[in-house]
Amino acid sequence: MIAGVRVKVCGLTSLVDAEDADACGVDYLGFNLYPKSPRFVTLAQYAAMRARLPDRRKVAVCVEPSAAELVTMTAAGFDYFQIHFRHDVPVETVAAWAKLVGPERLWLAPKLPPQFDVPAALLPFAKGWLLDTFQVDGFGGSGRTSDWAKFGRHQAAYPEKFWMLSGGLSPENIGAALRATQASFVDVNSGIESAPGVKDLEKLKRFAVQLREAVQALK
Ligand SMILES: O=C(O)c1ccccc1NCC(=O)[C@H](O)[C@H](O)COP(=O)(O)O
Repeated sequence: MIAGVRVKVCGLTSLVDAEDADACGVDYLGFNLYPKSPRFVTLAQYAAMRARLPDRRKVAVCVEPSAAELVTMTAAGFDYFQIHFRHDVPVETVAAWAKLVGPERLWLAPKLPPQFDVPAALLPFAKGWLLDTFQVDGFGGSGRTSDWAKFGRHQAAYPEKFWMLSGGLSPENIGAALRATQASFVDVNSGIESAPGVKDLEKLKRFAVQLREAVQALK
């Protein structure tokens, strides 16, 4: 944790970036298994790194996986499974993901158009919920901030879940984001990169400093 806030760095593609994240106190290391992402790593690439990765929780990030794909991911040694999906996928599909990995290890990231909230019927299927920026043509890594008011509403309404604030977070806005949402779990990605999939240690350090200062000021 950094100043009591859980942090996930997403889109890691190298050991050195994972080690930097670890050294900064990041809790969760996210690896993107979605082939269309510029941060895509194959399961073979992940397997080659696995034994030398820091002792932090590993998160498989994917988009609407088939049952077979999810089973393959579970065999690769991830702790959590972050699934991005269109908000109107059939409930049976979400139930099948939950059955395969278990609600405790499932983080759902619904792609919510502005006027939609997380469907209440889906809540029992996952302990973790990642609210990211809505994009018509994509699922994540937009670099644009999300709807912080919507995040705050969900976090207040369902405190028994983990709510992860995601979308466009950076050293420049993490303070404002924490003041606006009181998030206790944040996800950072392109805001600490020098290029897609390449993390920038100086940006990550500044992110941690700004996060610490914001938490201190909120006390
Ligand atoms: O990062 C991607 O390229 C991506 C692509 C497709 C699905 C998910 C993806 N990332 C998942 C994450 O958890 C990101 O951290 C999240 O979308 C926020 O990204 P950013 O706006 O760059 O901070």
